[in-house]
Amino acid sequence: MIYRKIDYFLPFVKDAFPLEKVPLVQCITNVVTIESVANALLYIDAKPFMGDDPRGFPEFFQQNDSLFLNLGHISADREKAILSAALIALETKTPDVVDLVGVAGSKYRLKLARQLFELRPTVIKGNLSEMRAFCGLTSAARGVDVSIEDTNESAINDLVQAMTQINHSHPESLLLATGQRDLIVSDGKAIFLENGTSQLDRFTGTGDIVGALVTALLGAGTPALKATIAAISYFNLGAEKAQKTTIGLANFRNETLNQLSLLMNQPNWYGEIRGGTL
Ligand SMILES: Nc1ncnc2c1ncn2[C@@H]1O[C@H](COP(=O)(O)OP(=O)(O)O)[C@@H](O)[C@H]1O
Ligand SMILES: Cc1ncsc1CCOP(=O)(O)O
Ligand SMILES: [Mg+2]
Repeated sequence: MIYRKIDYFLPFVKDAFPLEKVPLVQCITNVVTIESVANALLYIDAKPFMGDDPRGFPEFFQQNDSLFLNLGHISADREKAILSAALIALETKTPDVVDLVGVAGSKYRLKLARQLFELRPTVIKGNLSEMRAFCGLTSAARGVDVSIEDTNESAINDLVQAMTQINHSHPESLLLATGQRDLIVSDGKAIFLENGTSQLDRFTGTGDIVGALVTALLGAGTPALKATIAAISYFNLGAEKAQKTTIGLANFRNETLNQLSLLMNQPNWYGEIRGGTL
């Protein structure tokens, strides 16, 4: 693990915000956090569209700039809708992000995730526990959150190795695993990021929001690696700022979301990025 100075990250973050254009981001996402995801997109000056009915897809895909597919809330119908949207995304070259919510404890989600991966999403992401399950490693997850057992040094090393192998056979897709340390594997390169605060584990939708922010950056024309590093850093540095000025989780949540619209006005918002290469 080699820590890198800010110069290493500058090309990925310097001009990422404000977005170059206002992307229309189509989201098929879970009902738990759908409103937070829509508002987070609006706060960074993207446009959300929660269009999940396949009858609308021919029209939606003429308008959208990118697609967010989140497995957090699945039914037989939604599974069909997600697969059909992923197929159209492939055909129309619409950049898309698959969020592996819940795959660690749900075989049918894992099967769907593998089917979606064959449709070459631009980015596939989950928390460390979900990404372990996706990579075929044992996962200690219960439900949709990271399990502490999946975050120690040796678990992280195993995961990076597994992600690198998968990236080798599927080079079109960037892999992202989130948690206290975020892992990114793309084009055979492995990068880690370490910003954020432990309170991010204590409000729902943080992973979904990061997934939607990556999708918005892709929709604005940002390449996958830059979109991923910029989205995570922007969200986590905003959360670090929120932590300094708030007491209580509800206020922290509110201020973290608030920072999505504010942080980009600070010219050197990325100055405190911590991370490096693996
Ligand atoms: N303990 C932590 N310390 C710092 N940042 C964290 C921590 N847990 C999560 N994050 C950050 O919160 C965001 C969501 O990650 P995570 O909680 O892993 O996703 P999910 O909500 O899907 O489980 C990421 O940007 C990640 O870096
Ligand atoms: C609690 C819950 N249950 C099903 S989806 C969901 C939200 C998950 O959000 P995140 O992946 O951002 O933690
Ligand atoms: Mg998640």
